[in-house]
Amino acid sequence: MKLNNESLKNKKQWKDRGFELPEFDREQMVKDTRNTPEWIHFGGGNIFRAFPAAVCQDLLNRGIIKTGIIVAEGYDYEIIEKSYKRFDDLSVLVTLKSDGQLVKKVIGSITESLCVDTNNTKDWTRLIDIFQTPGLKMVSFTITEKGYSLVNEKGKYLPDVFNDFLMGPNKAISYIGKLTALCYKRYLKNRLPLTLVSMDNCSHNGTRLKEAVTTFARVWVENDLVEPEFLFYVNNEISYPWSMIDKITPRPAESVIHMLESIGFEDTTAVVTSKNTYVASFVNAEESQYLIIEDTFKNGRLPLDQGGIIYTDKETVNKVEKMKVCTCLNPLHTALAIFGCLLSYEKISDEMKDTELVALVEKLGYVEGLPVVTDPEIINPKDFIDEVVGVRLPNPFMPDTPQRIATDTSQKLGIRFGETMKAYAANPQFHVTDLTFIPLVLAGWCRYLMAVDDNGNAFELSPDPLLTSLTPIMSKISLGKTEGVHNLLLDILSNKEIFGVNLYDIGLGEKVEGIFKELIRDIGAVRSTLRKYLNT
Ligand SMILES: NC(=O)c1ccc[n+]([C@@H]2O[C@H](COP(=O)([O-])OP(=O)(O)OC[C@H]3O[C@@H](n4cnc5c(N)ncnc54)[C@H](O)[C@@H]3O)[C@@H](O)[C@H]2O)c1
Ligand SMILES: O=P(O)(O)OC[C@@H](O)[C@@H](O)[C@H](O)[C@H](O)CO
Repeated sequence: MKLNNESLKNKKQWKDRGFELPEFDREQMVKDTRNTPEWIHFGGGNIFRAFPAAVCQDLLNRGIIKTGIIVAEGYDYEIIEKSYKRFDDLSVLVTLKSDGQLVKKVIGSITESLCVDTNNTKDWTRLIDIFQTPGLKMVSFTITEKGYSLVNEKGKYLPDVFNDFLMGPNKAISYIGKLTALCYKRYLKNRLPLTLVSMDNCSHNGTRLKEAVTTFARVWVENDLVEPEFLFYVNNEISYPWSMIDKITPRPAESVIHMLESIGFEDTTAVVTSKNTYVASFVNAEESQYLIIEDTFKNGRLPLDQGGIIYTDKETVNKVEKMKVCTCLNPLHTALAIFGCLLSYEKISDEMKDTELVALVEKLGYVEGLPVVTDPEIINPKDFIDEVVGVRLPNPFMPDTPQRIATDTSQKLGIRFGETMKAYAANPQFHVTDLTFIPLVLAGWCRYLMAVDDNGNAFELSPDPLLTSLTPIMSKISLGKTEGVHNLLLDILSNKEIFGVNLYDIGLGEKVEGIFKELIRDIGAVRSTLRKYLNT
């Protein structure tokens, strides 16, 4: 049984094997979306297919909306070929419930898949056409935190960005350059408003996106490449709501491949693209999901609230995001990623059987995080963290790995831990130097960067843009030798870009150094240091 339009005509074979199918007339829906697109999504990775695309399908099934989603990929074009076109833009969503139930759905809400590439005339022309459609309501994004950055780690514009600043919208090659060029096409055609919604895990994601797009518009105006009114347009006619998205979506997993193969599904090959995206015909994810979006839509709003997505004000999004990204979920994830790699784990749920690691996430969440969380009211923080620690992370059916979560850790520490450290430093009721478990994780990250596990064996670090500058420093340190640690760690621990704060300025630099020295004392020192600090 293959995943394509032809095979779906035989509904019985799918239903007999327990798959839920699209319940709408997909051919008609594809036509309607082609003529009057309302939603285009940038970043065709796993979370998009597991969450927004599934919500869209639900609304189509219930007749609440009539159009689907066009997916656009501007970074890793292999994704389009290998996980969309090959399967007629269909995908399978496998939901792994914590009681062991598997729900299998064929998702048919995606109508077209396009490469955002100015050299691909066919797709680029179609993208211009979509951006110029008056009824386009939402452009959404899951392009990782790196996707919004115009500069490298030294604060210098990336070469593609610099090129686009000089060349203007028609020849853009950088991600945000291409996006801004498409907005410019809309401006030229009808100046109608639009809404760009970042759904990435970065704080104030809408502002990140706005800053990136308006920087392009401003520089193009300064370089006489576009009219000055375009800058006004991107600032005033386009809105960039903040959002918080939450659904643990691991990479396509072997266990799910076996399950699908055992029921006769043939299209199970999972590939890693040359840009390191893990793709397959299917995605696997947990059941829990939250998507909260600031309600500042400029050109009408899709009724996603009827599919469980919450529209609310900016302040509430801010509170929910801080709760999830800075305190109740992502910091715990990063702690499990770092120590999971050091202690040779390959599954998050296995880590949640480890006494020290369970104690660590509980201390990070309940003891150090929760006191500085402002209750967003639409979700109770204590209930949220209870679900994370008690149900979501230990779900044995979720094939999530510390190695996936360890990807780009240098980009995430500032938001995942820096905000809490800042909150402690700013509040006279707290003493930032009382923090122990956050410094333990930060020291653990430095230990992780040595790429040697707690048994003394080398392991492969997950991709991270700062590895090229950090690993040469950490390779000068070896187990059992603590002299020179201060000088080597000084540049790293004082880097505000990484931690959101200079750790020495707030009084935590020396503490992190001290714990790091304990972690490198010998083989087994990671485990013994965890035991010491967690009193286990
Ligand atoms: N997977 C999850 O559990 C999860 C949950 C909530 C939020 N998110 C957010 O969604 C993002 C994507 O997650 P995913 O599971 O889809 O990952 P994925 O690896 O499956 O897909 C990554 C997507 O980002 C694009 N991308 C990667 N680097 C880029 C760059 N430098 N510039 C532009 N685009 C780039 C890829 O082309 C791809 O479309 C995460 O970084 C996170 O911010 C993920
Ligand atoms: O997606 P990232 O790379 O920002 O972080 C890895 C995980 O912590 C993250 O994907 C979580 O699974 C997600 O934030 C849960 O909603």
